[in-house]
Amino acid sequence: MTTPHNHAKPGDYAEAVLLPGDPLRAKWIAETFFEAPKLVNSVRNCLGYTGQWKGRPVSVQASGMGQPSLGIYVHELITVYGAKSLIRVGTCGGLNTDVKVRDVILAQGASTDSSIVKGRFGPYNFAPIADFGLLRSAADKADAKGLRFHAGNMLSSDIFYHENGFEGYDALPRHGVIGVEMEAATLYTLAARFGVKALTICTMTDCLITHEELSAEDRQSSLRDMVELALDVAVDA
Ligand SMILES: O=P(O)(O)O[C@H]1O[C@H](CO)[C@@H](O)[C@H]1O
Ligand SMILES: O=c1cc[nH]c(=O)[nH]1
Repeated sequence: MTTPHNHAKPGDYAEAVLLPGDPLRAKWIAETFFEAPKLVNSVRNCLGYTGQWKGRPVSVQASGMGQPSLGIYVHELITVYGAKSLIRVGTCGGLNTDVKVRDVILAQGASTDSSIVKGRFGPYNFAPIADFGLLRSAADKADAKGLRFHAGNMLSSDIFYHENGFEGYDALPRHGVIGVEMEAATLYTLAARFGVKALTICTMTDCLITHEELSAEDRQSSLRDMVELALDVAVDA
């Protein structure tokens, strides 16, 4: 085993890696979109695959849920496996009624309640941001594909079941935060720390204001556009 969480060998991952939270989404992405997918990691069933998209190498590695879990996989992908472009492909909740279920959010920045990010910066409030080149590429490609998308500030929360529901997010929606997920801030912070590129792309699956949500069956199919967009961005990075 190369790390406690990954038995892939150095060289098994491409430089561009997609990061879904869900291991079964990683399997679905590899089996649905990759040419010649090869399983490279199955430790803890947190699956990782390498293959090709449009003839170019790409990998997918499940991150698990939350910043502690994503932090482990991303740290190892960068420092052990040489990942250079990391693109999270996630689901998120909506904090703004202009964002409709199935819309794609490009997380330009990632606000957070996590002590994992705060703890690194002493008195400073670090602003975790996406790589501008990946963000621009994703916005251009989403435009060309005619996707409904929004670029803006995401919340990466350590809490899924907020005690006070939408009200628990307090001033954030009033300051332009449009969605909530659980990983982007640590992805962006680690990418900054190690000088690599990162972007988070999410599909909005449940609106915390209107309570509109995608059914479990609709989720997978509604993620196709986001995954194809992320793959196009990844292999161009
Ligand atoms: O669908 P994924 O990528 O797992 O992302 C979202 O879904 C999980 C919570 O249900 C968290 O990981 C959150 O960030
Ligand atoms: O983290 C998440 C993901 C989807 N929906 C939410 O409300 N939160």
